[in-house]
Amino acid sequence: MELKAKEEERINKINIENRIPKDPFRHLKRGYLFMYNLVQFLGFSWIFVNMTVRLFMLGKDSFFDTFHTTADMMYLCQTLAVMEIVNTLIGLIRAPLVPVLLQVFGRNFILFLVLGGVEEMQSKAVVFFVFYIWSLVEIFRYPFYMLSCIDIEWKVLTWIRYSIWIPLYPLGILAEAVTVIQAIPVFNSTGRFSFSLPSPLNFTIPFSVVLQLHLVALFLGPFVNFRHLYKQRKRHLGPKKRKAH
Ligand SMILES: CCCCCCCCCCCCC/C=C/C(=O)SCCNC(=O)CCNC(=O)[C@H](O)C(C)(C)COP(=O)(O)OP(=O)(O)OC[C@H]1O[C@@H](n2cnc3c(N)ncnc32)[C@H](O)[C@@H]1OP(=O)(O)O
Repeated sequence: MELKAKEEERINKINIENRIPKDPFRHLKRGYLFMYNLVQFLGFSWIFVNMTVRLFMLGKDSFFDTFHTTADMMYLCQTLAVMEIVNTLIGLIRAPLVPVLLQVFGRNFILFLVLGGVEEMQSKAVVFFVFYIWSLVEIFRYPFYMLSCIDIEWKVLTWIRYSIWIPLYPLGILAEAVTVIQAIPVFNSTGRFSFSLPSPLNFTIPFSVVLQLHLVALFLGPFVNFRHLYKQRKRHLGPKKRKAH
């Protein structure tokens, strides 16, 4: 009797699926997302492996030229990461916009302006910790997405994707806060990115004001992302809801 009910349920499901118009572009969308995630995975893997090998070979000396050995690849990955905002805006992925905006702009502010803007910041040891934490997270996040594009789930990878952020997000925010604090005197002395208001105001706004505002945002903004990732973690790793009978 139960077997017959299950067979009927399976046939009904197939009938319903056949009535729903399939998105003609679904394979193209999946292919694009798969390739995007693959490129990001390869990019961050290169950064992570490069930094790990140099750490074992050079020890602490590897901290100081992290930027010069990995910045080009990080620039590429973080420039591509802007596509995650587009993917969300056009509905290609079901990710909420605000966490993605905070994530992409938060990182790119540090990478392109704070580190890329002044040479003096690029040999700081803190760059090693920022880049290492960023890449350590991404070498699990992007394979998780990649497999989800082809409807494959490895439970271990899902657990890592939705758990590794718990220690690494606060550590990453701390490393970025140290970077911003170290950058304030550098931008004050160089005057880089300072903004002069036209006459009659004749007033200059130093970039260190933006850095101080970013410091505040660094301690407020991530809570949006923590809450989102916590909800996603519960959804993916929580007890599976029993089907209503
Ligand atoms: C002027 C400048 C001002 C800027 C503002 C300043 C404020 C700064 C505050 C924040 C600062 C952040 C700085 C960053 C620091 C670090 O990264 S430290 C290192 C640790 N970091 C992390 O662990 C975060 C890693 N990043 C993420 O997880 C994401 O970027 C996220 C946006 C935070 C959350 O990801 P999101 O995609 O929203 O959630 P998911 O559950 O992963 O995905 C939702 C669903 O969408 C699917 N999906 C998402 N992306 C893809 C993809 N590329 N391909 C395929 N599918 C994708 C995903 O599978 C989910 O689907 P469902 O499972 O069906 O829900």
